[in-house]
Amino acid sequence: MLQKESGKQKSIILIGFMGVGKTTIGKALANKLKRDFIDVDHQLEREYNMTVTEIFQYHGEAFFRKKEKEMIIALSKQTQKVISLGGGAFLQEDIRKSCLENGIVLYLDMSFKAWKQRIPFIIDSRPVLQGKSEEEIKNLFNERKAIYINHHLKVKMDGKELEEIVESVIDSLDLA
Ligand SMILES: Nc1ncnc2c1ncn2[C@@H]1O[C@H](COP(=O)(O)OP(=O)(O)O)[C@@H](O)[C@H]1O
Ligand SMILES: O=C(O)C1=C[C@@H](OP(=O)(O)O)[C@@H](O)[C@H](O)C1
Ligand SMILES: [Mg+2]
Repeated sequence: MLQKESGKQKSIILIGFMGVGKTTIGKALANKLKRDFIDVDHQLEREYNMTVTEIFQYHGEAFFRKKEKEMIIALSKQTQKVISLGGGAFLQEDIRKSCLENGIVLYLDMSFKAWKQRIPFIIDSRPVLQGKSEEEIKNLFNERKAIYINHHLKVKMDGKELEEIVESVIDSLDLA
């Protein structure tokens, strides 16, 4: 069926650095579009009955990455969802490939200057950031930026309110 091939059927998959707002914006976007929302980290937390921090502590990062990969590859093939990934997921080639082939990959792009304001709100729940200096975090931010270049759509986040971001995403998705 032609409709199956159309962009309207594809799931919208949010990518970007930790704390840019993938979970928050994904949920708001799903509400507005009346689609199901899936946050991969929350789904893993439910599956293991542990926080992401606890999964890192008790099972290790390699285990988390493996489970994250299995879950995202399966989810990316589903249609008409809004799916927020964890910020490190797109480093895995298999995840990138499956998301770019099957979904509409939306990159939430924020400057480091604006992002720095988020550190106090996220540091306790993001094991990857813990124990790093600001310079180390900035290097990670820039390394990851190079990976997020692989996307279909991008929204610049600096200085925008949540509602404005959701509206601009809906405009550029052209789902009508
Ligand atoms: N548009 C926004 N303006 C201000 N704070 C925000 C905005 N979006 C998210 N936040 C806050 O930033 C933090 C990280 O948001 P979250 O959606 O969890 O990001 P991510 O899923 O990309 O890690 C949370 O404390 C959240 O409340
Ligand atoms: O960037 C990363 O490596 C991670 C990002 C987190 O998700 P958010 O991007 O939603 O914070 C979460 O998956 C885990 O803490 C690892
Ligand atoms: Mg998130």
